[in-house]
Amino acid sequence: MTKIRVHEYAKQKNVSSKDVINKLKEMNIEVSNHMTTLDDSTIDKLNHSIKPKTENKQAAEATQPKTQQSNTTSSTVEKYEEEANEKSNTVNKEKLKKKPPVKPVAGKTSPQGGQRNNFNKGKGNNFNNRNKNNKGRTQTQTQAPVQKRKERELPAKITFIESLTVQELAKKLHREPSEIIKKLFMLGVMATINQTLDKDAIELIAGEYGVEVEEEILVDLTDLESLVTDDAPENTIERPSVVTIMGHVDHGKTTLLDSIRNTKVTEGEAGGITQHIGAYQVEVSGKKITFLDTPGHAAFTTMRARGAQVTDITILVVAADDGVMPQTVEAINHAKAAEVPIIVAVNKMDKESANPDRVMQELTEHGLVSEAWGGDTIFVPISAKQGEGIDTLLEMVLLVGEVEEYKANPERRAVGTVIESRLDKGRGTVATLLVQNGTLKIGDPIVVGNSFGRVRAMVNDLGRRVKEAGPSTPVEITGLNEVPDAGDRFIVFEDEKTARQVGETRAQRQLVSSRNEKSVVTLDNLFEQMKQGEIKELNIVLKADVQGSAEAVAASLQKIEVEGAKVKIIHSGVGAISESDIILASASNAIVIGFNVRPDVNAKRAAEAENVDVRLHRIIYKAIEEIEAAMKGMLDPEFEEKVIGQAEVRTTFKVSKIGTIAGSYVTDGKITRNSSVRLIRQGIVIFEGELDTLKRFKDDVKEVAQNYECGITIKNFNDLKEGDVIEAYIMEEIERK
Ligand SMILES: Nc1nc2c(ncn2[C@@H]2O[C@H](COP(=O)(O)OP(=O)(O)OP(=O)(O)O)[C@@H](O)[C@H]2O)c(=O)[nH]1
Repeated sequence: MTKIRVHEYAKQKNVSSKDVINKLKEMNIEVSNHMTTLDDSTIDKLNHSIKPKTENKQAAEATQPKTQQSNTTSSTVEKYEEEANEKSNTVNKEKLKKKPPVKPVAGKTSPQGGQRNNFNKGKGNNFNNRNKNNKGRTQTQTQAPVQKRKERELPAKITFIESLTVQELAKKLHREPSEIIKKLFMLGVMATINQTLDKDAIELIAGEYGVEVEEEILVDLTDLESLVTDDAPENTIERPSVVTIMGHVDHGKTTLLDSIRNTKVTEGEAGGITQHIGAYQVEVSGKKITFLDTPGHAAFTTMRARGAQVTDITILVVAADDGVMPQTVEAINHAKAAEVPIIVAVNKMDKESANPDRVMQELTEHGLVSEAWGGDTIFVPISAKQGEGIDTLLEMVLLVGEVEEYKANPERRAVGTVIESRLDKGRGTVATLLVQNGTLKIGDPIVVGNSFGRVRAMVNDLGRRVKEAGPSTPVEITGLNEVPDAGDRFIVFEDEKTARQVGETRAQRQLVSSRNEKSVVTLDNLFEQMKQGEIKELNIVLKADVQGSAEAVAASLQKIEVEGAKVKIIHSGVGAISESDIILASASNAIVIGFNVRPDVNAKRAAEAENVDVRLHRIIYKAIEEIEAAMKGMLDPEFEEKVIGQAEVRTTFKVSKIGTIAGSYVTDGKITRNSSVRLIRQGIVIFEGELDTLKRFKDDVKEVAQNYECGITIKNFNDLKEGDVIEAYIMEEIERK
């Protein structure tokens, strides 16, 4: 085994250790420094990518792993490797000169000039290494007059996404796959028609034909964050600062917000009736400041938890008569974590017991040192109640804003964050958006969190209709298909179709991912969850045997209202309860009601796995009663139906006096003599009643277990058919939780 260190290798090759280390990094081989020892395989790889600066054949050979040195011509690949090792750069260049001119490959990411050198990079798989090894050989081989047959013209350019198979590449190049395979073989790669070629390989092969290659990079439109591009500095202008007021309970956050709003908003806006939309803007010395109107750090934290950083500056309100309290400290920590500058408003200065020095002292312990004491935190004494010090406070906000230079580009399509949202009876979904960059306009196609729509109407914080909202402006919009959450990001798309697609895909993903998070609703725990305010709507997935009954059950269910909580049918359909019904129910925390239908096998399994409550009924009023009782917390199924088994009807015999005997096979569980049965045909309940006789051969038996055959007759029912499923169930007493 040849063991040498990086620097020794570098010396042999007459290159710098740094070059060797960089090369290794390109090949994803971790080395800590120039003293790292290299093993044979690494040396081997290096030998193929690092050529000595001067001809130093001996040195190169010295670092060849022994296996290769002693090799003769046992395999094509090794032979090529030898050749490659023996040829110096000069020889290759000469060969290159002899080569017919090759059109440059203007790949998006790597022009052909660089591709050969890069060909070995990173992946370290045999495929790539081999190619690199055979560089010299390739170029000789490809000079051979390849095409004698009439062939379709080569395309000028091909595109690909991520990778192509040999077959796909051949098709794109209008060549036979065998030809591509041959070319790959020349490069030392034994490829099959279905082999996947990476970008480098595609470029190399296409390069052989002089065909340009372009890699198409797919942008995931549903990843809203990834769509937000940076603005060139020359396109940005100053924007208003966005301020959040935080502090301990009763220290005066709301009073301060009101005070700022009352003194500033109405100035120059005669008659403007301020409207609470979750944020407002004031104008100070000709400049605007945006305040988030939700005091406390809950909102701040919620938004941050969702990755939305909306606040630029925090005003920390500390009552001068109370000093630093637990929530003051929490607020400081939140602001610090978000790296948001803090301005301290020492409030209630009008009070006799006010002790601003104490506040300053206490805050010092939390890293907020006032300028007066040599620190860099701005402290402003105020009385929110009497409106004193407010102007100074706002001046300070402007000052911090100027220093921090908050900027945005009003010319781009808007992006921002949801501040508040709700469902309005008359207007539908209403959301307050804070435009953080760009300008939001009426009619803009928009994706907001997992909802989408077009901006139908916009109202500002003064209740006025506006057509546009620039950076740092809060506006209330309507026109979304669903209510988004506070902290959700929004982004305007160029066209409505894309917005819809992105919105729908995001909503779908959300459904799937939320599946496991929520606590599951069952009728048994429904009342508890309603009491705790966790449920205002009982989601139901409804399946019925015919459309008419689905509609009838839905209509009756929707009439149920118990203390403000209502039923919401999120899906209704005809046919057996399927796995996808269960998944939907699970995702939306719904209960499944089957009316004259049963779950199929997969649905049953899914319902168990997902803990979805499936209720099966045959009589409308019983279904209604059950749901209503559950919502009232009066559910009393002391007995619950328990399915004990299923049998499949394989054949039928008609016997006079007895009726139809179903020759059946127990597919699941067991069938007992005393069980009730239901006859299911293609997922639909045909009949429900009692089992009459249960026989094995000629004998009456008490039960028949899974995988056994039996003869079954059902009381008062003879319409048994091959393929029917007989479901046996018993009523079992259940313990109430
Ligand atoms: N004397 C005096 N009282 C004030 C001042 N600012 C607020 N208050 C009073 O302090 C009490 C609490 O004020 P809020 O503005 O409700 O305090 P908050 O921080 O919003 O309280 P929470 O919303 O409960 O967290 C109210 O009774 C206010 O009138 C002030 O500058 N001087």
